[in-house]
Amino acid sequence: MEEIGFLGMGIMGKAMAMNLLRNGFKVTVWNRTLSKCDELKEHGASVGESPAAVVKKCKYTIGMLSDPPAALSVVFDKGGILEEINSGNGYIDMSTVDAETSSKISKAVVAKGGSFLEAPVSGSKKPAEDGQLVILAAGDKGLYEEILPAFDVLGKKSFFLGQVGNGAKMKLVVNMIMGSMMNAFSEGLVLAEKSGLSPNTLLDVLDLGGIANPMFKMKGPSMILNNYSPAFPLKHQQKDMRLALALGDENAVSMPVAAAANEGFKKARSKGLGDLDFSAVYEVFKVTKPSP
Ligand SMILES: NC(=O)C1=CN([C@@H]2O[C@H](COP(=O)(O)OP(=O)(O)OC[C@H]3O[C@@H](n4cnc5c(N)ncnc54)[C@H](OP(=O)(O)O)[C@@H]3O)[C@@H](O)[C@H]2O)C=CC1
Ligand SMILES: O=CC(=O)O
Repeated sequence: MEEIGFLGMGIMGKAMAMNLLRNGFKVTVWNRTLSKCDELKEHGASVGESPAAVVKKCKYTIGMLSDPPAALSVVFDKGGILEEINSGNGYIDMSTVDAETSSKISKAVVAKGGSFLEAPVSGSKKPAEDGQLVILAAGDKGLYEEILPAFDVLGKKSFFLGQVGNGAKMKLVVNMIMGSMMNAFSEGLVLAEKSGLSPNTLLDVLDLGGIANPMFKMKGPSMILNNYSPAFPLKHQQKDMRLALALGDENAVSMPVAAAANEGFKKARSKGLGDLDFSAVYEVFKVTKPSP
């Protein structure tokens, strides 16, 4: 397959680009903080000096950026991909953003003759390392088919969801549910402990019942040990709750559970926990008010 460009060497981008390299793809990487490209370079990647330089070199470029401002910046700012994208190029944005951001990028890329696909992913650092992501693509069907060999390496399943915006919306719905579950799980762990039960036994009980799930199984043991080494940074989960709530506003969907979960993540951010794993929201529930 043609060389692939990759913008954004954060937790996810680095794991995904590394995976492409391991599977024989030629990859050119770029990151705002350039030093984060060093490890990829050691594993055979080339390094581009700007998003525009990457697009000029590569037929296909993938973006994996933190949030809407970051996703817009690599496209529209000086040195951004719009400076070089043309009818020979495809841009695939795999960041989690809202449908409006994605549509804005799509329109600009298409106006320059390029093709665009949004393809946010479900699955965290480990699935990214193992090529086990779930890819939620929407936009240009032709580009989707051309990039499938790379998606087959990055993920265990790809969905094509139709027009631009549908991938972004699906991802926000999924993460809204995940964030609400993490809040409920944290409350449950605290309730077990404060009422004299063993949190470890609670994990065993949960794992054998109808609400067993990989997230409780993976995050529970480290939460009990207060280990919040970031796989999915809490600030990004709160961004997803915020964007999902805005989607609820647009569609007049009442979302009291998600709104309460968003407050939990906001409180965690206000306590300086934004760069830790999203499971650190547990710390917010542990704090009890002093008795009067
Ligand atoms: N971690 C996870 O488990 C998952 C994350 N996601 C989503 O994937 C995306 C990336 O997440 P993740 O890798 O964890 O995040 P990180 O915070 O680890 O990485 C964010 C990346 O965005 C870059 N960036 C931030 N702001 C700008 C900007 N203004 N201009 C250019 N680049 C910028 C960072 O560059 P720099 O190094 O210079 O700061 C970095 O490369 C997010 O949208 C997240 O919601 C989706 C599924 C799972
Ligand atoms: O967006 C995060 C994830 O785990 O999926």
